[in-house]
Amino acid sequence: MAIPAETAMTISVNQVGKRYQQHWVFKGLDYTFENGKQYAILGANGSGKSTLLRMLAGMQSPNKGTIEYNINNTQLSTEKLFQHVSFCAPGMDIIEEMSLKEFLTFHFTFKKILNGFTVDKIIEAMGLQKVSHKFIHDFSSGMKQRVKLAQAFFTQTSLLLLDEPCSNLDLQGVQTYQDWLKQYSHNRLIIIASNDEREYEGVHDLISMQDYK
Ligand SMILES: Nc1ncnc2c1ncn2[C@@H]1O[C@H](COP(=O)(O)OP(=O)(O)OP(=O)(O)O)[C@@H](O)[C@H]1O
Repeated sequence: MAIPAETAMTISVNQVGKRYQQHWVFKGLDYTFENGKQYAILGANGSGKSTLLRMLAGMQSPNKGTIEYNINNTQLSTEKLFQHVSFCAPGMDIIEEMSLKEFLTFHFTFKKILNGFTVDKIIEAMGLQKVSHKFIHDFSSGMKQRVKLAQAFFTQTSLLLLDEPCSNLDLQGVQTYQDWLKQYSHNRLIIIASNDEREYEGVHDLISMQDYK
């Protein structure tokens, strides 16, 4: 159930800065994210955690500096990054006009399912077997969050980017998230943007956005 070692991802962030209009959100960020490790990006509201995560996902560009992706020591272009990244964030939409089973089946027609899993096994891991044929738009916000997390964790990608992963989750949902973080992190680079300790318990390195003002 692990990510193959040959897809090991490393990210080098070199003197990166981001501004909106004239306001620099952060600057001078130098960091190397290594395969197989977990990182948490911490900071006050508005400090730029989500912005940094979107940049690492290739969804936004830095105004200063560069971000380089390496797979197995070969540089990866941002165009090819998509197939290696799973991204889960509060503002991210999922297709709600599908049942849970239809949605996951559709998703895995264009992204590879994690080794050892099937759509039914994922639904079981989420604890949502009873609602697998219900439309996602009828799910509670916590159930939708489980769907987003499952979509990220159970896709065979080397880079997992999680923004506020426990949003809307109840205690059992938080426990499930923490279990997945332990179980499905092997050979993966995981970066979590968070203000909630439960989301980053036991991660290797903490990055404070306050250091890059
Ligand atoms: N598209 C945008 N246009 C202009 N300003 C933006 C845009 N997106 C974010 N910002 C600003 O950039 C700053 C950082 O926002 P960001 O959402 O990255 O912070 P955050 O640390 O994730 O905050 P929170 O903890 O509240 O989620 C904020 O001041 C925000 O208003």
